[in-house]
Amino acid sequence: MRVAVLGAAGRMGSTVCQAVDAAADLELVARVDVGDDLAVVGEAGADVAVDFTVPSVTEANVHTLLDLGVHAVVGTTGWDDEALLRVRRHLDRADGIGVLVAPNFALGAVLAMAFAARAARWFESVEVVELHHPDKVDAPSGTARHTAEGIARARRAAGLGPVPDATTQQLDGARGAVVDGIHVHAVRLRGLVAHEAILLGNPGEQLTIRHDSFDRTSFMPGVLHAVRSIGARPGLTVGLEHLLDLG
Ligand SMILES: NC(=O)C1=CN([C@@H]2O[C@H](COP(=O)(O)OP(=O)(O)OC[C@H]3O[C@@H](n4cnc5c(N)ncnc54)[C@H](OP(=O)(O)O)[C@@H]3O)[C@@H](O)[C@H]2O)C=CC1
Ligand SMILES: O=C(O)C1=N[C@H](C(=O)O)C[C@H](O)C1
Repeated sequence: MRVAVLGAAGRMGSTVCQAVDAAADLELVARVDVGDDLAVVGEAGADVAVDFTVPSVTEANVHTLLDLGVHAVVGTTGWDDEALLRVRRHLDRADGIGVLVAPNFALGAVLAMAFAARAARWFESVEVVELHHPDKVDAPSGTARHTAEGIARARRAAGLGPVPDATTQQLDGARGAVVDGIHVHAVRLRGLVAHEAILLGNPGEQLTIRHDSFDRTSFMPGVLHAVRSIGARPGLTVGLEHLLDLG
């Protein structure tokens, strides 16, 4: 399988290049970074392209890959419903091509999100805290958004109302961002890589579900699994959980 990497000079892209290089069944055929023409992906005969670029360019990259007939595995964050819908529409005209957009490829993070959604219906309160390195450009993290959306879906399905919160006076931002009714807090700290804690509260008890990525190698098994699987999954898939039988 021939693989191109977009954002190849970045923290994630360079780690993906090493992982693809080390995999006997994969061949790294193009490293693309800022200023390079995406046409090289087609010229190199890539079957799959992996995108770890920046939120402002990732959607345009995916449309170009679809025009080139190349499957896409996207780890870049910053996607909203409108952008996903545009890709879905483009895919209707791109027969047999698969696109995966996944906010987190670490297997433990995907499991933490699944566990949180499973637990959500049994708790009155829930908040999400994500903690990252200070070079990250977006907040809250894509993982925290996806986590909150999964929890909100589970609470709605169980007929739960809003989380309790008596706050009427606050400094702007003190209660974090609100994603689908769930409060999400973002910490940026030198020394961190990527971490998330989901706090679930009931009278007299708390359940904390926590995941820590200490190194970017944590994302590689998920990325390689997606690269190997995406060709058999035409259309748009959002979240690695669907490729792990957890969705
Ligand atoms: N899904 C997951 O499991 C994970 C997702 N991420 C996400 O991946 C993204 C990248 O993270 P990270 O590697 O830390 O970021 P980096 O800033 O280290 O890497 C991004 C790279 O993309 C390059 N780039 C910018 N524009 C383009 C373009 N048009 N075409 C090709 N390359 C371009 C950047 O170049 P330059 O610096 O010169 O602008 C840089 O080399 C973020 O959105 C992050 O949230 C991160 C970790 C895990
Ligand atoms: O920027 C990062 O580093 C990460 N970004 C992703 C996100 O926004 O969720 C995944 C992981 O948390 C690392």
